[in-house]
This record gives sequence, structure tokens and C-alpha cells, in this order.
Amino acid sequence: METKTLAIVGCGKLASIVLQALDKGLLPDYKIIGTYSRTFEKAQNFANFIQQSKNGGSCIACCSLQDLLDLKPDYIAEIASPDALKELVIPALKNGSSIVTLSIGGLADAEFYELVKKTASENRTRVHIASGAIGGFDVLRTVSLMESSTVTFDTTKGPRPLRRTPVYDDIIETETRQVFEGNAVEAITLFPHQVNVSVAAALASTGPENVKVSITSVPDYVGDKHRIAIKSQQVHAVIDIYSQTAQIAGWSIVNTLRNITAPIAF
Ligand SMILES: NC(=O)C1=CN([C@@H]2O[C@H](COP(=O)(O)OP(=O)(O)OC[C@H]3O[C@@H](n4cnc5c(N)ncnc54)[C@H](OP(=O)(O)O)[C@@H]3O)[C@@H](O)[C@H]2O)C=CC1
Ligand SMILES: O=C([O-])CC(=O)C(=O)O
Repeated sequence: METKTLAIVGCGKLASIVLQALDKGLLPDYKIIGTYSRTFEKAQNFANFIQQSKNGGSCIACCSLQDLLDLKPDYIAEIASPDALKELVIPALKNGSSIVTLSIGGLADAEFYELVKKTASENRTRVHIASGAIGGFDVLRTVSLMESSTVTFDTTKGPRPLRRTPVYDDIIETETRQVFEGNAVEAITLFPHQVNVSVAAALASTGPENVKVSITSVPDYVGDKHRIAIKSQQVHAVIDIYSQTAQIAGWSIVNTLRNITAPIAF
């Protein structure tokens, strides 16, 4: 397999897992040639780490998204935010770069999603939706091909990640409450950093407008628990995933990158 060039957009907590994977030799088919983040110093720290890693090489810290695009990477790992994905996805695909993304919420709008599909297809590029903190996209997509289905997405969280959101109320520090019920488009609009997973599951199945999402807050709850249920005439599947931290999401970027170049793909 020919080596692919990779650039990272968003040099935060989860992106640092990609660097760990590089350093451990888990990304042998990639050269990370560029980094970009809202705060230049973070992009610089990432680039320095990559240059010093025994499995790294020359890597440029970029001052702007355009500088990163000018490097013409084969792949861009977007690990920043749904707004960053919205900003970069069309120019990147037109530039010949495929995207691996964690901020799937940026694709919740149906019209924008169609434009992304069309742009990728016209430019022979692709968008890879990382499984993030969930899984089961294979079942969701397969059942959706077979027959019509209904899909629900239920999340349990502690009050802490909800503190700076519109649904926050002191009561959730001491009492269990359902704090949100709506579809996946409404969910990601209210919680842009919390429910990318619901948009991902929805895009894999019946669509963000059609998946019913609920969020329940439980006092002192640590981590996130997600239950995805798909029900059709022939199949009923329930996917339950608990994770204590969001690290699984960072590792899912690594897994997606490895799958892209692997002789056997899952
Ligand atoms: N699908 C999933 O399961 C999950 C998805 N996520 C997504 O992954 C993203 C990253 O999470 P995490 O690493 O924990 O977050 P962090 O806040 O630790 O890292 C995000 C980084 O991206 C940078 N950034 C934010 N917006 C932009 C932008 N517009 N352009 C360039 N850089 C930007 C930040 O800025 P700065 O450089 O100023 O620090 C920061 O360094 C989340 O925002 C969320 O969208 C998160 C968890 C699970
Ligand atoms: O970490 C999680 O469980 C989910 C999350 O933040 C997201 O989907 O944005």
C-alpha cells in the first residue's frame, strides 16, 4: 500500500490519541504532513511531536485552513467541532482531500449533506464517518437497505457536560431528569459537542429528522451511555455502549484510518 499523507484539523484531547497511535507504530501507512488548530501554538506542539516521533517526519504547523489545504493531503482527520467540519468539508473535498470526521453533527442538515455527497463524488474523494463513542453502523445500514425501520437513540449523562447548555437546571445535580426529547437535528443544534453520535447513527439509518433522541441526566453519573435501537419487520437490534471517557472516539479515528489502507477491512 502506497503511503498516504494525512493532516489533522483540531489539535485537542481526542486528536492527541492519533499522535499516540502514530508513536506506537499503529499508523504505518500514513505520513502526517500538517496540523491546524484555532490556537496556532497547539498546532505547533502537535507538529513538533510528530517531527520528533520515531514514526513521524516532516510536519508543518499551519496558520490557516487554507495553508493546510495547500499541502494537498490525501486525508484530513477532522477532530475539532461541527462548525469546523462545515467550514472545511467542501473546500477540502474539492481540493482532493478525503475526510475522516468525528464531528458528524456538521452533516445534520439534509441539503448540506447532499451537497457534501455530490462534491465528494465529483472530486473522487470520500467522507469517512468515524464510529466515535458508538458502533453498529453496519447493522443500521444493512437493515435500512432491507426494509423500513424506526430508530431511537437514548443517551444517559451526568449533569457536568450539560452545565453550559440551554437545558441546564440546578435540579439535575440531585435528581434524575429527562432533559431532552426531539430528533437528531434538534439534538445537535442544542448540544453541538454532545450528540454527534446521534447524527452519525441517524445518517447510517433513517436520517437525522427521523431518529428520536432522548437525553437523561443522572446525578454523579460518570461517562456516557448510549442505546441505539432499530426495529423493522424482520430485525430488532439494540446497541448499548457505555464509555467512561471519550477516548474511544479518538481511537475510532485511528481505527478508521487503518481500515482505509488495510488489506482486510471491517
Ligand atoms: N463522534 C463522537 O463520538 C464524538 C465526537 N466528538 C467531536 O470531536 C471534537 C473534538 O473533541 P475533543 O478533542 O474532546 O475537543 P477539544 O476541545 O479537546 O479539541 C478540539 C480542538 O479543535 C480546535 N478547534 C475547535 N474549533 C476549531 C475550528 N473551527 N478550526 C480549527 N480548530 C478548531 C480547538 O481549538 P484550540 O486550538 O483553540 O484549542 C481544540 O484544540 C468535538 O468538538 C466533537 O465535535 C467528541 C466526542 C465524541
Ligand atoms: O462522547 C460521547 O459519548 C458522545 C459525544 O460527545 C458526541 O457525540 O459528540
